[in-house]
Amino acid sequence: MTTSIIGFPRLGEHRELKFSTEKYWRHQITADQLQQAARDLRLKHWQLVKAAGIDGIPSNDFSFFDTTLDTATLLNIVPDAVDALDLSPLDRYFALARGYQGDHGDVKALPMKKWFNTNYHYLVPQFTATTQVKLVGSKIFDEYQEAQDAGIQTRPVIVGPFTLLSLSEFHDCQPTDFVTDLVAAYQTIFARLAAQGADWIQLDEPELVKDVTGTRRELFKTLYDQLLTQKSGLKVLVQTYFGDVRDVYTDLIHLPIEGVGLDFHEGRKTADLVRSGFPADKTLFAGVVNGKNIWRNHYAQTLALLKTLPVQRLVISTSCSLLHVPFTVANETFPAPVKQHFAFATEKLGELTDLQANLAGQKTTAFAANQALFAQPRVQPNPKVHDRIAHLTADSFTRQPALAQRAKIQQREFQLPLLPTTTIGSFPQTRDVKRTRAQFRKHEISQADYDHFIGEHIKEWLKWQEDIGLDVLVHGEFERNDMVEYFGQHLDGYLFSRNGWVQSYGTRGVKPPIIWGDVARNQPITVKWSTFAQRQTDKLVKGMLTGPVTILNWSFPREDISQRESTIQIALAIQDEVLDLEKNGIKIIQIDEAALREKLPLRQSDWYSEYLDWAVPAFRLVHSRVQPGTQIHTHMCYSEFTDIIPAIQNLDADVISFEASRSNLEILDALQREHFQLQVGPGVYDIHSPRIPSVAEITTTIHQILAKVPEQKVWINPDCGLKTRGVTEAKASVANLTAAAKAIRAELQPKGD
Ligand SMILES: CN1c2c(nc(N)[nH]c2=O)NC[C@@H]1CNc1ccc(C(=O)N[C@@H](CCC(=O)N[C@@H](CCC(=O)N[C@@H](CCC(=O)O)C(=O)O)C(=O)O)C(=O)O)cc1
Ligand SMILES: N[C@@H](CCS)C(=O)O
Ligand SMILES: [Zn+2]
Repeated sequence: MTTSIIGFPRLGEHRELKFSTEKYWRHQITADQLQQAARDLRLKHWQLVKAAGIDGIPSNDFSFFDTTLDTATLLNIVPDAVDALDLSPLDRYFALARGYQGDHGDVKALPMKKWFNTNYHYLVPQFTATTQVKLVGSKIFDEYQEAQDAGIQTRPVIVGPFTLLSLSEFHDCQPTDFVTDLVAAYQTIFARLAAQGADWIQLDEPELVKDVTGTRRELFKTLYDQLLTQKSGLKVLVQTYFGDVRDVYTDLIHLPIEGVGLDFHEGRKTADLVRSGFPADKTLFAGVVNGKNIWRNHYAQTLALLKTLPVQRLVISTSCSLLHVPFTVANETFPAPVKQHFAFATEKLGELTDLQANLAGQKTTAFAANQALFAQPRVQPNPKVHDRIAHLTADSFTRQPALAQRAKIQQREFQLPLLPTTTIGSFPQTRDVKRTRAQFRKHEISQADYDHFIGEHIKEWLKWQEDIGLDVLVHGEFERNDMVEYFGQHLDGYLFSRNGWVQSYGTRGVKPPIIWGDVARNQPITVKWSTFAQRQTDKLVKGMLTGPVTILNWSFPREDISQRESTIQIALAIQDEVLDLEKNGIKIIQIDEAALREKLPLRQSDWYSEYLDWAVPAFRLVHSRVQPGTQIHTHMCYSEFTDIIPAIQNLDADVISFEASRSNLEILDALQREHFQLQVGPGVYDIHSPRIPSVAEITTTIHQILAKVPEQKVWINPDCGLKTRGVTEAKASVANLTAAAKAIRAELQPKGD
């Protein structure tokens, strides 16, 4: 029995990869210097995992941006327009990830989507009829060699062919067109790795935990039947995570492969599947240490589970890559009684070896300490929170009057023009803003100095919004480090780390706050800056809140109470904030539910019963008590909600804005089909890229929207907040947006009006 991990965080203990990459983008270091920084990090991580005593060490889990993009570039799945830019391989790679606008041309970035039910994003490979899948890159071989040269035998990891095809988009072609070439390319990879001395390869196939029936199951079987006809000498591990593989368990365990990786945390049926039988000649990589949350593993429970499995060859592993948790608890300053409850990536390595020792019959002190940790209740309930929840009734979740009536009242009061323009909330978090906040955090500047700084920024950006003619203004969220962490820091029941960074996309990270106990609000959170902003202008300023489902989903949740219960607690706290904003004269309040779609269960049969049946009411609870004249907006930066439009409608907000430009406005057809009633602001340009959309480009997009949505219902806004953008590009882009909206408004309004 041995130990293994699926992948390790790649940004670095102190986010070294982020800082080096961003320096390269700013032309402050060379490509060679960036490559050296990446090599240093990879080596440090392999050595750390090896020193911890882990047997199965992955390689090629490193990436400059995303491993799905790495796989696409390795296999020549690159749009012609990007190839034609004539850039170095590294710059071409970044052009795919971020778009490119410069001397070599102008291309958009690849679409970016959520990686299954996580807050990590992958880039969506684009297949066209002319795509020629073949092995053209060398990253996987280079990184294997690099580790081998350092004396470390690794197991190269690559996105498996079924997941790759399932996550990609196809234009004038279909997945089956590429099976033969794809299989040949993977076989070449196997052969080359075997020749280099590798003994295992890990094919990541999280798609297998979704519904895999009908043609999807056929595709999976075809790919693996063909792939495995040729023996390379490599042992193959098919690694799944984020759920159980109930639809294909039998297919999977009968494949001619050596290892099967299963998730025992999110895979509700995994244990039962394995108990129904597991072949003696295969190795089970049992994902028993939770790769997604930061709580210590309950050793006694895990060992009890492992002992029930009828498996002869066992590897103790994590439930998914450790990419989704921070690097180490060691740099945190939590008091010891608190800290002992946490295991970040590095500490999880120790958990794997502790479990291994105990399963081998050793009575370790770590096991005794773990038993003691779980013997005591961790927190006491907050009676006020429980009392409030006990008194909720059906009315607590229902806003009056109905949507159409509210819309009339609000339009009478606000007198907004056709196609009202707005932004999603945040403006650039410049180095100046971040540095000043860091100084405040370290007590190098006073509260008064910090407030003055934030106030001046708000005033400056309000003036700019007025100058370019936006209709509904925002204060810019300059006082916030992050839309979830900021709320966590202002709510009872939360803890937050100093350095608990987790990659969200590319070089961007988040520090998810930790829900430690019952959540409640003990003072207003956003009223100060929202009312400050409203006092500076006669135009409407939107209040800006994060919704309960998003706060829950982007925090590390408790495991001792249900997520539903935690979310209702958060909803009541945010309801208090909504009512305080309203009381203080804020007429439009946006409650962001950016993560609502992301946590939709991966299996369709679970969508409502396991999630939407409580997530939607939680949102309704937040705004159910506002006046009819208060307009509630919501925002989702992930638009793949075509299949759950009734649930989105049922949120009963007045206006919704969402990410749409990177996904070709596909959602609009569905909104039309489903007779969507809310006013909508489909994002008219992609904010994840530094390129500036022209007025003509935005005008075309608005025309596409108007072809599908009645003009009285359309708002014009970017895809998401502008916090990641530079000042110049943000201002130029939004100015183009308002210019495009005004031009179209003039076209729509009858002459003489
Ligand atoms: C909208 N999105 C969000 C998601 N998840 C969230 N939790 N929040 C989101 O907004 N998921 C989906 C999308 C896209 N995701 C992201 C994720 C992250 C960013 C982003 O801009 N991240 C920043 C870090 C933001 C932050 O926490 N800033 C802090 C700390 C800043 C910092 O690094 N300070 C330095 C000192 C700086 C100096 O001296 O110059 C330090 O502490 O050492 C803050 O501002 O206070 C990132 O850089 O990765 C965007 C979209
Ligand atoms: N109000 C937030 C939403 C991001 S999803 C922002 O603008 O950054
Ligand atoms: Zn967003």
